[in-house]
Amino acid sequence: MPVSELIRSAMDARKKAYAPYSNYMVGAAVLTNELRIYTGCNIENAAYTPSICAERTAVSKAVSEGKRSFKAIAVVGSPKGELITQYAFPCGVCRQVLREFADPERFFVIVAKNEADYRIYLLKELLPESFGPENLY
Ligand SMILES: O=c1ccn([C@H]2C[C@H](O)[C@@H](CO)O2)c(=O)[nH]1
Ligand SMILES: [Zn+2]
Repeated sequence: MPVSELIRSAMDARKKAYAPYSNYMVGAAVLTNELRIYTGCNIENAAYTPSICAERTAVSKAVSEGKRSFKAIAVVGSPKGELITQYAFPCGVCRQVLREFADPERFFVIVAKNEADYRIYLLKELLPESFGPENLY
């Protein structure tokens, strides 16, 4: 898995974040089973609740282009103009959206400060005992 490329893609996407209300810039890069990368940033809104996270932007771009099988996602976040000094974990809503298209025991969530400083989790660790498509029978 090209971890450093995925992290670099998330860092590039973070630069595009539209976050005038929180000032917190997030970038994400999702890797498809075919080894294609789709990136996303958070996009806030004056009405606040329509805001979307970087992870869901990336997943939406991939799914809307016909990709539904993913291996991993890299996420980076920090306030505008500041270095990335903390790991940015996907929020609960994004974990659930990732769950829709991922096997929790095989999908990796990579949170990074830079290409050399990152942690890797299985989605199952971040969203245990999850509810997914298989539960609707
Ligand atoms: O994992 C996360 C957590 C937060 N945000 C965004 C939402 C909002 O625009 C800003 C502050 O919560 O960061 C993300 O994009 N991904
Ligand atoms: Zn989120």
